[in-house]
Amino acid sequence: MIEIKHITKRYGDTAVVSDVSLTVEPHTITVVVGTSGSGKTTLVRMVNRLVEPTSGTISIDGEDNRSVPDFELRRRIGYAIQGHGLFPHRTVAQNIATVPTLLGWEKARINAKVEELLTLFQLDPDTFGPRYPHELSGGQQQRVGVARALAAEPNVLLMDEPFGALDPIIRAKAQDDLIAIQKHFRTTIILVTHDMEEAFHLADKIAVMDKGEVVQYATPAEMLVEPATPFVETLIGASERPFRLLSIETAGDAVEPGSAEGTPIPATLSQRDALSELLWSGRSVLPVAAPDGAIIGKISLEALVKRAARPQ
Ligand SMILES: Nc1ncnc2c1ncn2[C@@H]1O[C@H](COP(=O)(O)OP(=O)(O)OP(=O)(O)O)[C@@H](O)[C@H]1O
Repeated sequence: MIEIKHITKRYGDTAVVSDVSLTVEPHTITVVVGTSGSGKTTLVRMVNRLVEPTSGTISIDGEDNRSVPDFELRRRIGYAIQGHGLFPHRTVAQNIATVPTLLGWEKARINAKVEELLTLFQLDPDTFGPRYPHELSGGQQQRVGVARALAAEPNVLLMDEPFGALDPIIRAKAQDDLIAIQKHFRTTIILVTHDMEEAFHLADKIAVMDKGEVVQYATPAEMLVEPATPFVETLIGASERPFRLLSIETAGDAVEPGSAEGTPIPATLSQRDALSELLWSGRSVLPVAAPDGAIIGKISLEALVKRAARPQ
């Protein structure tokens, strides 16, 4: 659990983060959104003390984050940023091994961890481990950046626009990888993004920042039903509300018993994307497939239309 209490950061007379308090529950994804310059990066960097707060406290699992030296804190907390920040003269395997090596892990344990993470991110360890970052595509580099952040098995992972530079298809894939990885390691994640679609897809809770303040901290569904301020409403986009609601859950959550004709929809697809597939296929119902390919039921246009309506 991360408890942020009355945290403020001033540069001169300007408070760029102003009296922010919020609690991030363990094993959840909290997404921080807001306009450019609203203080998102500054807030997240105060968690791993890349920025020192002017006042207030942050504790992680009950421990004040100033009670350990900052370098040690940063070895414990994963940090992934836009543009990955990989070391260019180290191989992919060496990059991922950075923090475990600093922590003095045994070689066999490090190698096993590198292999596990590369496999998890669908990068063949024998092919990609010995390569240098410039020998990878942007999307692959990004995955290695996240793998490196996870290498020392941190309880907490901070991500600042991690997928900002990726094209939409790779970005969607990276988001799904992140959800799978979060479930696997049960990491507590705070992620900064500009992209509301990404926020609704990933978040257990969303924190909206405006001019240094958190103006709403709520679940995506709560935020859709009751935006706290006109700013939040604008950020969500009124015409997007039904679609945002559908992006929160997966096709698997809307599966009904029975069979249907047509190309199966993966159960992990968001309901928004499932709706799009249904519309595009011209069908009112399609089969739904589990990750192993087995058909687990069907999904209908009618059910999705009901789910897209304003919650009562
Ligand atoms: N070291 C610094 N000295 C002075 N001002 C700073 C410093 N770092 C950040 N700021 C200011 O603090 C404000 C918040 O910056 P921050 O990077 O946290 O915003 P952000 O919401 O992450 O923005 P973006 O979405 O554009 O990345 C900005 O106005 C920025 O100019």
